[in-house]
Amino acid sequence: MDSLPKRDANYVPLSPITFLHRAASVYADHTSVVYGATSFTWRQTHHRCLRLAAALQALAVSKNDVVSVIAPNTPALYEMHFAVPMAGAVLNAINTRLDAANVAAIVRHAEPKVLFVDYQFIRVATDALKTVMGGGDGGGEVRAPLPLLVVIDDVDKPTGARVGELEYEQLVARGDPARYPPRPVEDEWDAVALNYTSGTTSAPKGVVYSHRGAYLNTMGLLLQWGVGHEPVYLWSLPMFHCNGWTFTWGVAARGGTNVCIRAPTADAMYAAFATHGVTHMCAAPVLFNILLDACREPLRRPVEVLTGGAPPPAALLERVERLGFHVTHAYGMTEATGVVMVCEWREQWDALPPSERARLKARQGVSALTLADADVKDLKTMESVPRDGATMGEVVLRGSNVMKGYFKNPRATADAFRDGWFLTGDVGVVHPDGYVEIKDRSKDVIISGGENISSVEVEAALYQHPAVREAAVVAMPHPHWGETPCAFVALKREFAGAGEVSEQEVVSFCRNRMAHYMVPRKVVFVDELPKNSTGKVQKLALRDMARRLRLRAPDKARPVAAAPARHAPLTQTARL
Ligand SMILES: Nc1ncnc2c1ncn2[C@@H]1O[C@H](COP(=O)(O)OP(=O)(O)OP(=O)(O)O)[C@@H](O)[C@H]1O
Repeated sequence: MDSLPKRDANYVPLSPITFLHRAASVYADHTSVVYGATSFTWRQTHHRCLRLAAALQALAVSKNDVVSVIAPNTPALYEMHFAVPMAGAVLNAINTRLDAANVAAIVRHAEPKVLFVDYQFIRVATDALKTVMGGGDGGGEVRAPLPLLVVIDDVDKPTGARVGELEYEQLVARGDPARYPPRPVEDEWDAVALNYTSGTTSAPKGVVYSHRGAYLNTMGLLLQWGVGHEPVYLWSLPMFHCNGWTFTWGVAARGGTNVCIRAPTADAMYAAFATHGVTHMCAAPVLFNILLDACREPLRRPVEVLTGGAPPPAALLERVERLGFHVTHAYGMTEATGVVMVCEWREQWDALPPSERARLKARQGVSALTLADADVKDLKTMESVPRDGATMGEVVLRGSNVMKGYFKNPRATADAFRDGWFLTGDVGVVHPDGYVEIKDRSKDVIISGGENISSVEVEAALYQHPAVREAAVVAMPHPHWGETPCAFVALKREFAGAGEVSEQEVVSFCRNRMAHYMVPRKVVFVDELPKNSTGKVQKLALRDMARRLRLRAPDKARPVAAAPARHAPLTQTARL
């Protein structure tokens, strides 16, 4: 058996680039990308990518060079997901919601050879480069070499905006694939993308993906979500977020149509449903409120939605499904090449009432097909927690979806792995049916009188209140209990300002739905919750606010021992 060697014919490095070559052959005349009045076929997209890859090589971009881009969901950003690795380089799609100082920090760290910038982001890019040049943000004495700046004008309605000497379409036009053919992937472990974490819990870190990880994650997710051939995929999720949870590559794999919109406004999304017959989209739960607020009648044809990025409260899932969105819930993180668990739907759940179905769907689910294993462990012993739906531990992962490591950060890389597992920093339980439910990020768990309170659980109850649009619960200092839950609540428009919902009412609502020690002692009404650049609630900012708040009435002490322990003590709390 061992004498049969690997050959070029039977051992080809796994790479998502192969999806584009195949799409150009199988779906050549099918629409690949639509953006405003502009559209391309897969044959055209393939040619454009070959040309751009050639142009990059002509600019001396070579293996492992970083090519950065700041752009919304446009054809250019889509094409770069293939063209940059075809040149052997590593794509770094930068979050468009970052300010110049944060972009400068990434440029300084990633040291890209080329920086592509969409015409609407010229200001932030040039300010960032000035900072890098002058070290003006106090970010360190090392001055990174400046990248070549290439502006991406609007392909549909060119504006003429320019910075530097090069423009994207010129570069595509002058690329010569005969002279510079795509650089073959030598090793599937080679880097394909560099994505910075959103910095919700700590300073952003550069996560490196391999061709192999990107390929396998894409394949697994397509299968698990049940994406058939030629889907019409709406780009409501930013492509910069884990390469659009790998659907940048995935839509090519299925010969689908990418419907690109610059921003996921209600108008743009509903227009896309009506005009293009969208079949699939991804959406963080924060987008559901935008869809709900603008929807006047149920959709004419159902849209498959993959949600994740933050816990979707069951009540919100129920509301959005009533409109004709069919939701699949997934869990993931930058370090795991996007989605790494899916709440796989079981037929026997179909017959359950909607609220029960939503409750089951709000769980994060089972491991991605291409992952070797996912588990919840007590980090002290590295033993798996029992499948009782109550004992909390840390979610750990093992498999090809897990990142290569953090770029230029060996210490953080070493800390992220233990005993053959990647540690997610998320706290969860395993239900008797093997489905994992995330209870919190370890840094967000509230410890009251020695007991762990899952902020996600309290939020899920708050979302059941008919007036609540958004809710976030964080720890607030308490003289007796150490910490106690504090709720920040944004009301639906029809309730806001009407004075109809009082703090007392929300507290009573919670008291009827959860153990009393979990009930928020303070409810703060806000217009909107503060969110970070990927739409996640900024709990750090809320914790700061909660720290400054005072409880209105002295809280009657209850003996610590009187409260039954719902959960086993968390090992993670030591990390707080
Ligand atoms: N379906 C989900 N349910 C609950 N939480 C989720 C879900 N999907 C993602 N998350 C949360 O999002 C986290 C991953 O977020 P991401 O990788 O985008 O950046 P970040 O973790 O916010 O940034 P940083 O690591 O810098 O704080 C997960 O670890 C988890 O806490």
